[in-house]
Amino acid sequence: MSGIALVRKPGPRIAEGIVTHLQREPVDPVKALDQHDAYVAALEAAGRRVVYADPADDLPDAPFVEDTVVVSGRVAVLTRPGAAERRPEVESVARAVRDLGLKTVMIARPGTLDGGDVLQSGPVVYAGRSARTNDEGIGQLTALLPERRVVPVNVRGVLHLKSAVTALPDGTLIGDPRHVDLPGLLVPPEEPGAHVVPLDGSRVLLAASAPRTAALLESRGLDVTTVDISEFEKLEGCVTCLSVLVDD
Ligand SMILES: CN(C)C(=N)NCCC[C@H](N)C(=O)O
Repeated sequence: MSGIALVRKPGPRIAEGIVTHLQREPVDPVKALDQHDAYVAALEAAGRRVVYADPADDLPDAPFVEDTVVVSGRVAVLTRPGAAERRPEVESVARAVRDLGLKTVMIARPGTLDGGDVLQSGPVVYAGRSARTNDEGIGQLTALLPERRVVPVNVRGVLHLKSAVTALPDGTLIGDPRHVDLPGLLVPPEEPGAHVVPLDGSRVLLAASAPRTAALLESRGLDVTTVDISEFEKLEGCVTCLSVLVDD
């Protein structure tokens, strides 16, 4: 599959990233950089052209680019992250997506929306109501994407909707019913197994911390690539958070 993956390298202050539901643990910035390189290599191996947003070394959570923009076709919805300290990340991502030729629109005050709360699956866009994303943000997203069906989903006990549920290439939702009310979830055998990046119709990217889920998905005929993202997981990140996929 062709297409682009927008990413941003972690900076030296990554260890200062926000932690909400986990106990803070030391994060090694050098290891994070190596893990990020391996993550990028996996995307490239899957045929993606990788584009880097400008470094934002003063903003510890900046490698979690997913939260700053939602791409639907050729439209990029620039978000207004729920955590005020993450809002300065958006400007450089806006430049990057404009350079890719996407049309930009934006979530405006008093709306808040994190891309990690937006799960796209076919015609449906699930939008998580979370501590980061409010009803006003979801309402604005609905108005900005008139051709999509935006479905609000309550999120409990985790940071983002995509902390709890993602979609396999065939549209099956994989996730933890304790955190979201969505029917027909495939429940992964371990928590990080809920985070899947679909690379194409038969390949997915998964964290190395979910080996039993990798086996489950392989038994369903999927080709699974795993990457160790332990340093990002300590900051409540997952495989989806580190890139924004743009199809051309
Ligand atoms: C799906 N997920 C979890 C994301 N898209 N983003 C994770 C952001 C983590 C960051 N420390 C924060 O607290 O903002």
